[in-house]
Amino acid sequence: MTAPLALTIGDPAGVGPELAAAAWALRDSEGLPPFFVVGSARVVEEAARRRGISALVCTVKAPDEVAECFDGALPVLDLADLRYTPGEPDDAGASLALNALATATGLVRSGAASALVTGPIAKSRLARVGFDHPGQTEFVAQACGVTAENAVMMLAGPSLKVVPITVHVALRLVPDMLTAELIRTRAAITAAALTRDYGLTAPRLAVAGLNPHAGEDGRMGHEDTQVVAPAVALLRDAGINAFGPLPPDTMFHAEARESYDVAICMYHDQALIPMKALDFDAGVNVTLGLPIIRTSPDHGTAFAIAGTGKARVGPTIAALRMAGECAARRASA
Ligand SMILES: NC(=O)C1=CN([C@@H]2O[C@H](COP(=O)(O)OP(=O)(O)OC[C@H]3O[C@@H](n4cnc5c(N)ncnc54)[C@H](O)[C@@H]3O)[C@@H](O)[C@H]2O)C=CC1
Ligand SMILES: NCC(=O)COP(=O)(O)O
Repeated sequence: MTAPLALTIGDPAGVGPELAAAAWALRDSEGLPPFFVVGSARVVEEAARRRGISALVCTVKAPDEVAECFDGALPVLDLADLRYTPGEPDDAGASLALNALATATGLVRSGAASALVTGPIAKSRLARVGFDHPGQTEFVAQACGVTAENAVMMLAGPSLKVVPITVHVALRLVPDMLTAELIRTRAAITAAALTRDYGLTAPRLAVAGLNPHAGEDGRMGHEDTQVVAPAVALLRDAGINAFGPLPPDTMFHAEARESYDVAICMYHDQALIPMKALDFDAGVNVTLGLPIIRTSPDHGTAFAIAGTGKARVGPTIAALRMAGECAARRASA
């Protein structure tokens, strides 16, 4: 029997707990594989009740108990008996989020769970309790023995897949961080993962320029000719179907998107703005280049709407579904 997916609760004051319950309530109509929440049974129960979901919670001690109860109740690996106060993050909640992330990562690494789906955390809140990574991506990478450089963030929705080459760094640092080798490395990991986990035999990579009009022959910056173009050449030499640098403003319209499978972007917002504009309600953040599968909904903690019932469950469902599909593909390879 396939091992279940491990879904971390994220920050308990955010929308993670209620979306876990909402996804479970739609398990049959959405055809979701069995999953369990790593977090707090009390928080999940209260979040479900507040959202009007009659979800029963069953506490499990280990993933092999999940199959028994998933049909009738939402399985939770209970790490803490916390009070549930939506929209009011505190250090105890941040500690639970961190503990849940570490525990779930360990369970997936051991094979007890088939894939990791992380609920949203607030990076600044976790930093207060000792989290010293830019995000969950780098935490999971380190736990898997993969360097941060080789753990690649991809945001995937029905309309668009994007990879930001630089991620959680100040915009003013981006030009100095970009090297042909960094672009080549991350784009090559992307191409390999699209083949291994998504079944694309020869993925097409559209590589964005950094500057307006991809530099306009050096009149608007030299990074496009001196850094991005050499990276594309290296990728092509390696047999990868990459092309660019493309002017970033004209590569995301509907017809342009038909010409590629993934857009390789130079910085966080160049990638995430078009993706979230098109696919916010079904977007998945996935980490490529790991020995395990890790996905996450594309949104954050949304503290302002936690507990109000306004948070939409689409991205959580998409993240669970994608994790299940990628795990199944690896298992059958
Ligand atoms: N995967 C993760 O762990 C992520 C965590 N974050 C963290 O989340 C915190 C808040 O970040 P923001 O930039 O405010 O992003 P956010 O995604 O939490 O919220 C942005 C806007 O989208 C709305 N929204 C978010 N999720 C929604 C949903 N499921 N349904 C309906 N509306 C939704 C929010 O109400 C808000 O108006 C930050 O601390 C950030 O670090 C942000 C992105 C991803
Ligand atoms: N903007 C994406 C984001 O914040 C998620 O980062 P991570 O925690 O998945 O590394």
